[in-house]
Amino acid sequence: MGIRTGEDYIRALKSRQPEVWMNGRKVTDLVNEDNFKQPIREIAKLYDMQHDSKYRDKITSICEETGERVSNAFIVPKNYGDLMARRELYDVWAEATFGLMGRTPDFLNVTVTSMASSPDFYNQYNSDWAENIKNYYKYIRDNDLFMTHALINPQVDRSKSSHEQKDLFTHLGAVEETPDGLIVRGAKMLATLAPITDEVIIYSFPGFKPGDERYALSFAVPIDTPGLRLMCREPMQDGKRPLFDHPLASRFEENDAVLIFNDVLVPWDRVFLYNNVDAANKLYSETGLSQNTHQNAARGLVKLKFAQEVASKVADAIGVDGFLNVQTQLGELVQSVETIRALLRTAENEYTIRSNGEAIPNPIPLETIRGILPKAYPRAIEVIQTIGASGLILPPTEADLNNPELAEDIDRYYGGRSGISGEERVRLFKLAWDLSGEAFGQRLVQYERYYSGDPVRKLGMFYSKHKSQNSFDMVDRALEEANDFKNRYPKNPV
Ligand SMILES: Cc1cc2nc3c(=O)[nH]c(=O)nc-3n(C[C@H](O)[C@H](O)[C@H](O)COP(=O)(O)OP(=O)(O)OC[C@H]3O[C@@H](n4cnc5c(N)ncnc54)[C@H](O)[C@@H]3O)c2cc1C
Repeated sequence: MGIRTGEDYIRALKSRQPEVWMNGRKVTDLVNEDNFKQPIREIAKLYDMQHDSKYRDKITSICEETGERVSNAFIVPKNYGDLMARRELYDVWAEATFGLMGRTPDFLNVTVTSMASSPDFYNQYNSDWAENIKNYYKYIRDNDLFMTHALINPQVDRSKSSHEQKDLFTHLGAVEETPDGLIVRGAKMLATLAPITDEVIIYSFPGFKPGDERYALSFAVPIDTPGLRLMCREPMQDGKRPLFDHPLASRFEENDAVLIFNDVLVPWDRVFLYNNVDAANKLYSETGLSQNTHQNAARGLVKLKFAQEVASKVADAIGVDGFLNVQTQLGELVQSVETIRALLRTAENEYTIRSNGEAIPNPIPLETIRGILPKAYPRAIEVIQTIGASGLILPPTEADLNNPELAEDIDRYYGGRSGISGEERVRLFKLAWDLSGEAFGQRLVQYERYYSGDPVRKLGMFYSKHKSQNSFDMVDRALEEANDFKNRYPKNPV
């Protein structure tokens, strides 16, 4: 089939009925559900871009194996040019959504492509797993599917491992093997956009201990698989708020869901890893799975740049960007953006070729971005809040603007510096408040902190790896030289 259109995507959504719960009720008409309508439109727009002559050759390529046109996310990169073709896709889709939608289809499409490019990893444990992930990759590539993923366990008791939780199936685990497949029970989270995706893939961060074998799992199933319940969080917008008043929240809300597996059958050909703690702990580091950090970084850069531009526009609109304290805050944001941009470029320029022939960006600058963004993005939001001050919470609504009795007052008292009308400033500050104050904007902050794991443990792992791969030669040399000096000039080492 090759690349889908937005209409293809929506048709697929209409053709199935996953078990979705929101606000205490079952959602039975996904595409007309107020909270989902707008994000569906945004995702459909991305699929349509694949067919738009302006983008088509930038973000899609001809698949060598099938001769079909596929998303660049499905091309296994062999060289710098391939990596940059992927980057082009990340940039084009991130810019179309201002970086505010973290889980656009490219993210997991790339993830699965990387998993499938590491047959040696799977083969060392079980050749069926290697075959399954390869076939699965082809399936999502050839049907251009949109996926969600759930990596972490419910937050019940983080001080205990999976097998020590008070209920054996609090964490998702295998109940039994049957001729048709594995029966799995328990919960996984946090599956962003799950109700409006086609498929869900399960895998985990490392950290399994002996005794956790039944929880060491990786598989994929269609989102409407019987027994799979999607519990959505409370919506942060109801889909009915005017675009004028909520120009971002009313377009880019990504709902998140906890996935509850009530004895779900996973067919054997959809099992990629099972009952092996060692394999589950090495999956991340040995499959190139973390290739998706490249997409994360490119998207994160667009989002940070957007926040930086919003801060600058807000400051300019009310004539405060000539003050030194405001300039230093805005300058700091520009430097954050430039830091991420430079790191991304370094990661790409310093790409290497793995033993499987796959080109991968240097993971060290990418992990460094991963360490910086959870601080840089919240800081950008704090700067918007600090500079916008009361102006962020006072703007009138579209209804106020439409009332002729209020129009004159709004223009006079809500305008900005010379040349900025009341309506212009109101619109800008509403956008800034969506990003920095609304629940929608706060989720975006929480997303940047956590979307790719706990930054605290990630930084700890980053340092442990650094220590294992680096010696501290300069310190050794300084100590040796000092010793040498002492021996040579015992009395007066001048
Ligand atoms: C908006 C948003 C969207 C997300 N989307 C997805 C998604 O699409 N798919 C997905 O799989 N996940 C998603 N995530 C989840 C993300 O993977 C987790 O938030 C992240 O891994 C952290 O886990 P946690 O939230 O359970 O926090 P916890 O692990 O419960 O941590 C809570 C606190 O305790 C500390 N802590 C916990 N355990 C330890 C420990 N062992 N050592 C030291 N400190 C510890 C942490 O540092 C943290 O401060 C999303 C998260 C957010 C916020």
